[in-house]
Amino acid sequence: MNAGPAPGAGAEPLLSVRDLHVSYPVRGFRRPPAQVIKGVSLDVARGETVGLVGESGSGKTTLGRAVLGLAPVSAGQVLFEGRDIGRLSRAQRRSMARDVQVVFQDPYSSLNPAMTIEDVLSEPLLANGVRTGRETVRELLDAVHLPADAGSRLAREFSGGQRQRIAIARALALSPKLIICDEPTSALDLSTQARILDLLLEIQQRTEVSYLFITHDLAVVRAVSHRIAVLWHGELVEVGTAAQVSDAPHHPYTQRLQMAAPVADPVRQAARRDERRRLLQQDDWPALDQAAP
Ligand SMILES: Nc1ncnc2c1ncn2[C@@H]1O[C@H](COP(=O)(O)OP(=O)(O)OP(=O)(O)O)[C@@H](O)[C@H]1O
Repeated sequence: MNAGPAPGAGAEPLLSVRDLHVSYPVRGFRRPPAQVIKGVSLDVARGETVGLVGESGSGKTTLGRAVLGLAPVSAGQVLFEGRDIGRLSRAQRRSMARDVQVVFQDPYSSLNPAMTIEDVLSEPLLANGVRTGRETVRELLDAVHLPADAGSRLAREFSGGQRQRIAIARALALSPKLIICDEPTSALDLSTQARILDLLLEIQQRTEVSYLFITHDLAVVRAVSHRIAVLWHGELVEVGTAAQVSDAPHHPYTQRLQMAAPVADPVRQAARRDERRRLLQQDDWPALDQAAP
């Protein structure tokens, strides 16, 4: 499984994050705001998957929310198709809300368990004034390899993997240009995870949708991304092709992420444990950790 050839370079990126800063206010008298994203610049081309990887709290979800216009941006810009999303007219904002969709981690809380799948899939269409019917629902179910009769059943009747397929179908309903996938496979077992990643790749080949794929798991982003960006304490410390970042990372933090990723082969796992020990004994580790705010 891999993301296939990288989309052509040179064209205007679909998404361009430029020197972005996001700060959250902190409770307490005269306490300075917490800077969560610090000067991040990142492009996503049409048809490209950029994996955004980092440990819990590194700011991945906040960056995804900033792309949706939902985070308190203190400086910098998010450009979608060349337009600054902070300066969109109401009509442009509505159009962007159709073009950028999200698939969340937890397929149990992201779908209303008491709604029929037909209603789940029709909801975004109706909210955007798009006519819908049984045929549209059937096509969406088909796109995620669920049977047509799933439409009349309730969301609670489906397994985690099936619910994530439904969530993907819902994201596809408005034919988006970009899907932000926020840990979409983290709640699933390994074989279901692989099938969902395959499905996302297949959809991309068919529709040329772009993905910003957020995860803490380097092996998962390696499988689906053209490029990987590594976020550490709100800063991008490494951006490169999926193969370069996951197989030959430059930054010590990425090396640490790579060493933490489990591998199936016990011999490789033991070699990795030794390498991790060696890295942890290096002098620059304390410096790296102290550099964090
Ligand atoms: N609404 C908020 N108000 C204040 N602080 C926030 C808010 N949302 C996130 N943060 C803080 O911003 C930092 C980054 O959080 P974020 O959820 O973006 O990280 P993450 O890398 O996605 O983590 P995880 O993988 O655990 O979801 C954390 O320290 C978090 O506490």
